[in-house]
Amino acid sequence: MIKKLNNAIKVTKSTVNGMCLIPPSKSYSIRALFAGLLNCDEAKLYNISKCEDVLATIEVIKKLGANISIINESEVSMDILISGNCGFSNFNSKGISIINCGESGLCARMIIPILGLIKDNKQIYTVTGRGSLLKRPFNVISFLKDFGMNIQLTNSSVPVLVSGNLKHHNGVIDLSLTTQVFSGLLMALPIIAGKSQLKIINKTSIPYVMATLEVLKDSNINIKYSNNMNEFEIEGNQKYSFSKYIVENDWSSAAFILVAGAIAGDKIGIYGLKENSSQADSVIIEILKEIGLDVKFSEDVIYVSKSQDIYNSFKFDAKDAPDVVPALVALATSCKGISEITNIDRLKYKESNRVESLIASFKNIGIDIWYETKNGGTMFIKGGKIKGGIVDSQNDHRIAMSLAVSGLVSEEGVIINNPYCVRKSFPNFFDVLVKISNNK
Ligand SMILES: O=C(O)C1=C[C@@H](OP(=O)(O)O)[C@@H](O)[C@H](O)C1
Ligand SMILES: C=C(OP(=O)(O)O)C(=O)O
Repeated sequence: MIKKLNNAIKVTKSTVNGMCLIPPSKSYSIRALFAGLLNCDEAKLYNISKCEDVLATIEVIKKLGANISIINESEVSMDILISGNCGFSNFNSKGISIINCGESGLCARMIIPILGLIKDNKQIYTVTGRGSLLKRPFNVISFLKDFGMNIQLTNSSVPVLVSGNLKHHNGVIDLSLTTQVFSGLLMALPIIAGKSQLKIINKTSIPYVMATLEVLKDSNINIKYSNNMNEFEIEGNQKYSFSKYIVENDWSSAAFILVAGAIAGDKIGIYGLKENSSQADSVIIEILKEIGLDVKFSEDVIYVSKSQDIYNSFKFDAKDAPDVVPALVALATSCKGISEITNIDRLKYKESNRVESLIASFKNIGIDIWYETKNGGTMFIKGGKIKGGIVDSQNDHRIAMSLAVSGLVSEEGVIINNPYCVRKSFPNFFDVLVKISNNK
């Protein structure tokens, strides 16, 4: 049962079953909106998420000259008509100084190179946000100085003062901490004059780079890259030109519901997910199958049925899919023996330090979980009974969802304080959980 308390949610032992719909991908929504901003044509963007990060991005692009009207909307998604500024070709930046990205790391890190397209290079833009964003590392944007931009950070984070014009450049880009700035750069460089040749080192989160390339291709922007994704060649003077984009539903959100189905389900069906999606977190399907779950796609629905009480443990490398880790930790508690998740050190720089948040909160509810520094940081989770207890979301949507799902198989219930941070990516998460859960 899911009980709403005062700024807390209590999740007690329940079986989940039935059908549900997952919101659109926030990663693809944000990319589609930035493409819409730079577009030279009017476009319809279908299935844009209404999560907080996307709403913050919409405010940012409106400020930068995008005209947006809503054609259709549901509780969690909307179709919009957008006319952009055609690469800031006739844009008047007068009076614009603050760019507020809310809590979205993606919006803030992508918009910074895009701001370098604005012709008035005397203007200084302050890219800022709130909450968790104020603690995220922004020294990862310093390399943009090589591309002609001036960057001034506050204590290595936002607010960031940005000025100068983006220039083409040949150089090496280190992706060890994040790919988000590189995604923004890939969207901005095709517009300016001149060719850029970039070498990538320490590759991580590569499916997210692929997502950017996918949106660029659909916007008629041409970027050449080597098969191993080590080298990129970006010709300048290109124009965004597209009239329609449809955003996929979100595998990152679906991961939590699929795990709920795996550990507490009779049978769960989720509508509208793309089967062979390039979204990083669609990898959850491989893991569910590997540990012994019955997973089936039929027409537009993915079904997961609980096939046994305890599954095989698993090993997962989080290098390319960092966001799925909180859902996997909840899953690992129902696996026999010890599951291992490697390359988790980058999770320290998300909405919370997810390594610390996951270890502290899962320990709190009775799980044996620990960390070792080897292999880019490894988390070990020993499957076992979840006792329950009171935990805090740490203002991190994925921590809140992971703990809520764990409550479904807890002996005494899990109370999550500050649960509504789920709005960052999955605004109706608790409504979906209520819909699919039955009191045992
Ligand atoms: O590009 C994107 O849409 C994202 C990239 C990933 O970040 P990193 O590139 O920092 O790993 C991911 O964690 C984030 O939630 C979304
Ligand atoms: C890290 C995340 O997002 P962002 O970096 O865009 O804030 C996330 O959604 O888990």
